[in-house]
Amino acid sequence: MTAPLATPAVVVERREPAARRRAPRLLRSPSGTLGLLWLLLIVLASATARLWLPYPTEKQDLTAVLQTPTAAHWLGTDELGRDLLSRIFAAGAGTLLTTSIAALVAVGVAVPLSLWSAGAGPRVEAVINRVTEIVMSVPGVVVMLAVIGAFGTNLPLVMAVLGFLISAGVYRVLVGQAKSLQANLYVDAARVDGVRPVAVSLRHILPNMLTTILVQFVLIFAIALMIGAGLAFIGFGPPPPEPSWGGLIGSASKHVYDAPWLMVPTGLVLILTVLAINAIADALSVGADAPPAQIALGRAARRRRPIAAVSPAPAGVTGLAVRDLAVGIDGGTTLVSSVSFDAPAGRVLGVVGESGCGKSLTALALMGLLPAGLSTTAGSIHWGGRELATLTEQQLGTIRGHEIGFVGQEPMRSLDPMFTIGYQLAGAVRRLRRVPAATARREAEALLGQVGIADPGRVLRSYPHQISGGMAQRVAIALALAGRPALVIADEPTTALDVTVQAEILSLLRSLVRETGMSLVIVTHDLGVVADICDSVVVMYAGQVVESGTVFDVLDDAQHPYTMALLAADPHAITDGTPASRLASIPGQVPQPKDWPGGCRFAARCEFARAECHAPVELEARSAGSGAVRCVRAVDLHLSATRWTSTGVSR
Ligand SMILES: Nc1ncnc2c1ncn2[C@@H]1O[C@H](COP(=O)(O)OP(=O)(O)OP(=O)(O)O)[C@@H](O)[C@H]1O
Repeated sequence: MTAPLATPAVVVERREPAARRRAPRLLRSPSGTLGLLWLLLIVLASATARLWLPYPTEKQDLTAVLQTPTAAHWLGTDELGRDLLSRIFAAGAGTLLTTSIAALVAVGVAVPLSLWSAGAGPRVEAVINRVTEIVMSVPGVVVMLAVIGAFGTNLPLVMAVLGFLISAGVYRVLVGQAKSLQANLYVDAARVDGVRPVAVSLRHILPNMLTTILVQFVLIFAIALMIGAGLAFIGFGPPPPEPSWGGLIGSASKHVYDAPWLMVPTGLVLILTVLAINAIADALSVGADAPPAQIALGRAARRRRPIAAVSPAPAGVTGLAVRDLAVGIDGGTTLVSSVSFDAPAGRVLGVVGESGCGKSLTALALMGLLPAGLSTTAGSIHWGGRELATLTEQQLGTIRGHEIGFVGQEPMRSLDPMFTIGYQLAGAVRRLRRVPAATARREAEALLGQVGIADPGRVLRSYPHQISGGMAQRVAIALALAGRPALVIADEPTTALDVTVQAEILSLLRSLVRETGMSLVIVTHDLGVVADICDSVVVMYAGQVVESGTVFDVLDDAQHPYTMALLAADPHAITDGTPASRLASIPGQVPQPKDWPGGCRFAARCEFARAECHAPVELEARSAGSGAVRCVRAVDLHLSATRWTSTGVSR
């Protein structure tokens, strides 16, 4: 068994903020940089054209018609002897401005719709999807020609209509990203902190979509530029003599045989501008994917179906009391059943088991944060005089963050990469404690001190990527403490950390429990963690509790073969005073819920299994010490002091 850990020293972060010193993504691409330079040149030259144009745009010189470049006319002249350079750049501002209407409308419609759709649940999403499908099926050219027929060649209006038609496609791109962002842990953390759905969308979803929005904007701009030029080419552009790029190409096309040069300058400017925009979009889109989605929480929680029948609150339990909790797929398989435990104030409860045993689902069910498609199907969760299993999402919202804090497995995913630690932590304090901004900032600094961070000022100013994993987990714990909860649920809080940092975080959690008197439920697959910081333990296997009791009783005198096997397979465990020469192993793996047998679920892997193990087995009081065990052979194995011996891995 691992030795108790010392209280952690205050940690000083030394990691360099390398990523923030890198050049912006656009400038890291040579083609993107060239594209940006060309676009800036065109925009600047067009915007300031009136100041530097060599000739008025309508000035005709019938002695110099259809000229190729000369010293007087650098890009040549048209059929009326008008200077091409002047006409191209005089047309630039109008062409670019009109084009941007399409991009603005497309993005302006698609962004709010995608945020709404991603956050509002499947019904709203289905309605919006159907409407956008209808818009996408409308023939855009016909609609634009109809608008021109009805309102004349009003290019801004035509571009607005084009933007609206394109918005349906942009919506389809954005809604996918918005949904995957909604599934991130930091979004769940914000919900747990009581942030309203609109604010979650604006603070956590929108900023992470900005690159995609920008890419879509420039791509639509390029498409609209070509469509606008095409319309002007066929005569639906600004009325003559006002120049436009499409109109200039249209006029040049009439002289394609006698003065082919006339097509070149405007055509080149148009093509290079479209290429530049595409290069910018390409450069921006490299690596701009949304962070990988985590388990989809939150939205499912809003649709949670509070269970009807619950057991009465157990007498004499002050903290969390869970009785016969069951979680299942809606209308299908039960994934976790009959889970019961207490987590009294000032105590630490460990929920332990291999991957797939139902630990995380149990933890998420406690907070009403089960993934979409799963719900609590039976049992009760008594907390602070209330039955959490029957509360609505709104009622749970007043408890999560305030009374119950949550620490996830991967701290980096609990932190929004777009905002500083200070912004996120102070924001959580402000929302949860309803204090002014200055107080929240001071509290945030104090919280960082409480979780052992030596230079809170600097960490508050840092972005998540500028701090190490261990530091991020301390910040995640500080976030969970922001509302001064009386219960913290930590789902494998040390899994993603290296061994030394794991020890520091465990020690920190233990000292926080001691100092604040809160209850802690810690989910882990590591009995060493249980031995280090827990007072009591629940061992889970294949969705059931197989053994429970105080840590001393269960680890010192394991009565379920699965607990014995976990102990024998733990490299830190010394079961008989001397380390064994070989580590034990557990053959096979945890069965999938569909393969659970009717009898003991561990029987197929158990070296002590007999015929009687294939009949259903209930939890019974342990024959010695506190707690319960689910094994028909428990007494028999206990009396014969049997140990798990199956080996496989050398120590
Ligand atoms: N969203 C889901 N839909 C269907 N089955 C699920 C879902 N989430 C989990 N399960 C199943 O429920 C069982 C318990 O999963 P759970 O994530 O609680 O296990 P765990 O012990 O926490 O494992 P880990 O340590 O890997 O997180 C597993 O068999 C898993 O495949």
